Amino acid sequence: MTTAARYIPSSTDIARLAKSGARHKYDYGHAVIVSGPPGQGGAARLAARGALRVGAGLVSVLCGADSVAEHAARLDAIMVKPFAGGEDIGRQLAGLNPSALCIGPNLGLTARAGDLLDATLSLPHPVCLDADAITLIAEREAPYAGPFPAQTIMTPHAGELRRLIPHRFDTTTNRETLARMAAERWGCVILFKGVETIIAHPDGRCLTVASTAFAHAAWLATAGSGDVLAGIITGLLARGCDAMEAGALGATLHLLCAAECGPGLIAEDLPEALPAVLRHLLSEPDDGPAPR
Ligand SMILES: NC(=O)C1=CN([C@@H]2O[C@H](COP(=O)(O)OP(=O)(O)OC[C@H]3O[C@@H](n4cnc5c(N)ncnc54)[C@H](O)[C@@H]3O)[C@@H](O)[C@H]2O)[C@@H](O)CC1
Ligand SMILES: Nc1ncnc2c1ncn2[C@@H]1O[C@H](COP(=O)(O)OP(=O)(O)O)[C@@H](O)[C@H]1O
Repeated sequence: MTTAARYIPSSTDIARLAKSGARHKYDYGHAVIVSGPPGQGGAARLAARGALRVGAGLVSVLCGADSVAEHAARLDAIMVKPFAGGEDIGRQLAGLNPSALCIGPNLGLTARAGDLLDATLSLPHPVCLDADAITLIAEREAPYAGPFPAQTIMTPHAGELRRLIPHRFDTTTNRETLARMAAERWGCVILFKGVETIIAHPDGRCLTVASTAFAHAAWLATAGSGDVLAGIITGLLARGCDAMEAGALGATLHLLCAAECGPGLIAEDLPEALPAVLRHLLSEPDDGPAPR
């Protein structure tokens, strides 16, 4: 049975995306994206770009010292922050003063990745758990004891959701029911990705974002598009949205970016489509720069 409400952003939701007046970058939050190992940082960069384009005031990629050259060669506005070996990673993360964190895109499934995940979850900050972070949480020998930070959102695709609730997944076919079960099991917001994206809260709230309402949504079936979504959600968390709002609004913006890009889109295009999407949503004239 489907009881979730179809999410349509309200004027208040859209107004949250604006930047105006005398506020400065720190007022829009600091999104920190935890990177995977050297040579595998592309997914973190895609997420970072999504977070920056959706309006986080600052975005940093946290990486090992051996990944700095790779990231620095590809990032300008996004800061590259190496963590020092030997020092407590949680303290180093806290020292960055994050407003929200994202961990998982191409993080890997190594012991080192597990340490980074533990350090991230030791902080109270809002966090988006994607990709390998979800797999680690689901499949580690010592199950995660939780609770997660208050504003935690996990963003599984079907393969990852199966790992989170394996027994339920094999006996239940309704996607909304599965998302609700995972939210209840893990005690955090679950954003179950797919043609219909379902955002379920452990308190029973549930929203859907149907891609059928958006042109060219099927072009999101491309490597890295989920990494961009994780970044958009993290940027919204950094800007002060709660996990449910960030998920629903983030999924909607992601689909609007696909509609804006059209056929041929690749993941790199999605963050670059956000200015046009935001301009339309915020109803600014797009016929050239305003007169001085
Ligand atoms: N540019 C990059 O660096 C990219 C890195 N990526 C990273 O690659 C790692 C593996 O990601 P994968 O997404 O391949 O995950 P996994 O390798 O963890 O899971 C894929 C498995 O799940 C199954 N599955 C079932 N339903 C699925 C669905 N709806 N969507 C996807 N798979 C489904 C697939 O058949 C496959 O067996 C992650 O760390 C991810 O972040 C990918 O995001 C692609 C882009
Ligand atoms: N056929 C489709 N129609 C609509 N959206 C899709 C379709 N295929 C994938 N998506 C969306 O694209 C994204 C893919 O994310 P994910 O599977 O994590 O990919 P990746 O790991 O490569 O980044 C999700 O947001 C999903 O909802």
